[in-house]
Amino acid sequence: MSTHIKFCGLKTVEAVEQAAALGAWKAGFIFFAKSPRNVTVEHAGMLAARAHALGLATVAVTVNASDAELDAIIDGVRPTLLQFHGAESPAQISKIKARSGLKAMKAIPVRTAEDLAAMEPFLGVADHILFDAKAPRGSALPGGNGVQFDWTLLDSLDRQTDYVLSGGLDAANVGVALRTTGCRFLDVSSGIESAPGIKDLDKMRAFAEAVRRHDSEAVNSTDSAIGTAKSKEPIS
Ligand SMILES: O=C(O)c1ccccc1N[C@@H]1O[C@H](COP(=O)(O)O)[C@@H](O)[C@H]1O
Repeated sequence: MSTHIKFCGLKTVEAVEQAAALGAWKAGFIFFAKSPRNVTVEHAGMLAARAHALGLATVAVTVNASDAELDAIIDGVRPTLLQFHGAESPAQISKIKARSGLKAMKAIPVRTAEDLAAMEPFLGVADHILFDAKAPRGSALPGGNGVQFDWTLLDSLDRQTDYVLSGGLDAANVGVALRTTGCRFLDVSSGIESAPGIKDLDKMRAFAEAVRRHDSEAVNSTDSAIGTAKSKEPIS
C-alpha cells in the first residue's frame, strides 16, 4: 500500500490543486485564530469545494471548538473528517460524530513514552489517532510547530496499528520517519512552507516525491526478498 499524505494548513486554491495533483490523501484547513494558517469558514468552504471537485478529501482541524463553531464549520465546509487538536474528551468527540455523521481524528501530543497512553480513551471513538510532537513551551499553537518527537517511541505500538504521524516532517526527514516507524499515514504542514502559513508548491512536490521514493524502495525490497525465497525453492 502506498503511504497516505495529508497536506495541512492549506490557504490557497493553488495549494489545494497541487495537493490533488500529487495524489494526497487529505487536504487540511486550520480553524484556530492564533495560527498563521487560520482560515475563515467561508474561505475554507470555497477551498473544500475545489478539493472535493478534484476528488480530494478534506479535514477541518479544530482546537477546543464549541458546538456552535463546529456546527458552522460542518455546515460551511462540509469536510470529510474532523481533526481534534486540543483537549477534547472522548464523550465530546462521540457526540459530534453522532450529530454530524463525520469521522474523527484525535491528535495525541507526544514527548515521552508515557504520553502514548493518552490515546487509549480515544480508541474505538476516534477513527484515526494522530501523533504530533508536544508543543514547545511558550508556543501559542498546539500543533503546526514544525517540531519532531522521538519516532522510536512508537516502536512499542503494534506495527499493524494505523496511526497518522506528524510533527516536523519535511522532504529531508520523511524517508527516515517512514523507515523508523513503518507508518502508512503522514500529516505535514510547516515542512512544506517557505514562511509560516505560506505553502511552497515545490516543497509539497519534494515531500510527495520523497514519500513515493520510500514506497517504491519498500516494494523493491519486498520483491527481492520474495525472489530470494523463491530461488531457494527446489525446482520441480
Ligand atoms: O498548523 C497549525 O497551525 C495548527 C494549529 C493548531 C492545531 C494544529 C495545527 N496543525 C497540525 O499540526 C501538526 C504538525 O504540523 P507541523 O508539520 O509540525 O507543522 C499537523 O497535524 C497539523 O494538522
